[in-house]
Amino acid sequence: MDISLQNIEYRYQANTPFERLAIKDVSINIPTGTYMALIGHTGSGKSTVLQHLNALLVPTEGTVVIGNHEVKAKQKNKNLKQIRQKVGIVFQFPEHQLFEETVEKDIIFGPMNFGVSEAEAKERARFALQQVGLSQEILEKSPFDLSGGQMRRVAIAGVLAMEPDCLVLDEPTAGLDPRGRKEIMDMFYSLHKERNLTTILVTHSMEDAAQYADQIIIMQQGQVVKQGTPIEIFSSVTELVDMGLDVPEVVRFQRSLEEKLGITLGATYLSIEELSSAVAQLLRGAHV
Ligand SMILES: Nc1ncnc2c1ncn2[C@@H]1O[C@H](COP(=O)(O)OP(=O)(O)OP(=O)(O)O)[C@@H](O)[C@H]1O
Repeated sequence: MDISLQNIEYRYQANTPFERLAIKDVSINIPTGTYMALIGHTGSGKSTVLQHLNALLVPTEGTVVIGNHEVKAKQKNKNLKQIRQKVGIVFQFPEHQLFEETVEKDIIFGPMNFGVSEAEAKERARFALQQVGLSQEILEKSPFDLSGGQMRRVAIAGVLAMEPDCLVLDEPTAGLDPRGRKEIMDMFYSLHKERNLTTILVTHSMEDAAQYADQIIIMQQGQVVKQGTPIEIFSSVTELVDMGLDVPEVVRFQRSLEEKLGITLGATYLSIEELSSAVAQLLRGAHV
């Protein structure tokens, strides 16, 4: 399911004294199967863009196309429910939204609310639990008796049980330790690969953007200022630093090494393995 944002603008509390222009003239194309990372400073408009991807916000100017559905500014838009079913959002700290007595009830709540039968919703709950790496044994447990990491996975299972075509992730690893972060990010990456699931990740982690995304968009003051592959984006270190953004550790290490050795490696490497191979090759060459 392709998604495109066409020249959208969004004003919070429009036509009131508190009106605030949050994003302007934003155009983004997200073809089916893309893994896109949205990065940018706090307040640059990432969350506002994200909420247009499943019509939680309707633009005050422009058009959002989500599969066969169009959401246009200043019009009565129908079918918003269908859109919300197709695009699942995992918000920050999704476990805060758990509320049912049992894990099963929590996971089936969304699908049943959208008209799926109880029997099918229960089937979906079992499959979704498996996808997030949890055992079926917890179905009858209270979500509040689980560990923080398990609670987060249950909340994610609730989104997956809606069988979305597109998954939008808003800082999905916030508050987790490094191991928990990697496990969750690897899990989303497997879902993306196995099911060709379009994935949009809003993150402050340049490491995650570099490692998982195939396209990165940089937002600044409510506008898209740059789009490219991770290599294209992270090759312009000075530009990123000028925007107040970080670069992955491995890129920082490469630049520092090049500076100290007075060399240029000719390409940007986003993994330690690739960088060490390039340096090893260079050193071997120097010894011939
Ligand atoms: N509910 C709201 N009412 C009024 N203004 C808002 C509201 N939500 C966001 N804004 C403003 O819109 C602009 C964009 O905010 P947004 O939350 O989209 O940025 P962000 O890049 O997601 O930030 P963060 O990284 O902190 O989540 C900011 O100036 C913000 O103050």
